[in-house]
Amino acid sequence: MADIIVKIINKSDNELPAYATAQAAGMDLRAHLETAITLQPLERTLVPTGLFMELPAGYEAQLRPRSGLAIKQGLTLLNTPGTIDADYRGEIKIIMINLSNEPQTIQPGDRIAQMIIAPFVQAKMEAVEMLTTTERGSGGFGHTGKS
Ligand SMILES: O=c1ccn([C@H]2C[C@H](O)[C@@H](COP(=O)(O)OP(=O)(O)OP(=O)(O)O)O2)c(=O)[nH]1
Ligand SMILES: [Mg+2]
Repeated sequence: MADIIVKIINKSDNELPAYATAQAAGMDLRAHLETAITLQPLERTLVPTGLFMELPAGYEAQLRPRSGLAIKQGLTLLNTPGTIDADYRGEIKIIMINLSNEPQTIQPGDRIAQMIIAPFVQAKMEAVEMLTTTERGSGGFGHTGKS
C-alpha cells in the first residue's frame, strides 16, 4: 500500500489514532473530555477529539460509528459518515446520538468512532438538455424487485 501521510496535532491526553490490526480500514478516535457525559435517549452532542489534521489533497477522512457501541449501547454518529475535508484545519468533532431508550455515558478517552482515510475525485458539472437512455431509465427505489 502507498504511504499516505496525514499531518496531525494532538491536543488531548489520548494516544494518536492508529490501526488496531494489520488490515484494519479504520482508526478508532477517542473522546477528548474532562469529565464523563451522559446522553439521554435521542439526545445528541458534539464530542471533541483534540485532533487537528492536514490531509493530502485528494483525500478525505470519513467518520463512522463503531458497531460494538451501536449494538450494545445504541450510540452512533448522527451524520455518518461524517466528512473531514482536506482543507479543514479545525478540531475533529464527532456528533454522537443515543438511539437507545436508556441514558448512555461516554467516558474521557472512550473510543467513540472510527476514521477511514479515502481518496475522492472532484467532478466537473456539464449542464445538458437531455441524458442518455438506459434499460433502468428512471426506475429506482425497489424497481427491480426483492429477489
Ligand atoms: O462529523 C463531522 C463532520 C464535519 N466536521 C468538520 C470537518 C469538515 O471539513 C467540516 C465541515 O463539515 P460538513 O461539510 O459536513 O459540514 P457543513 O454543515 O456543510 O459545514 P460547512 O458549511 O462548514 O462545510 O466540519 C467534523 O469535525 N466532524
Ligand atoms: Mg460542507
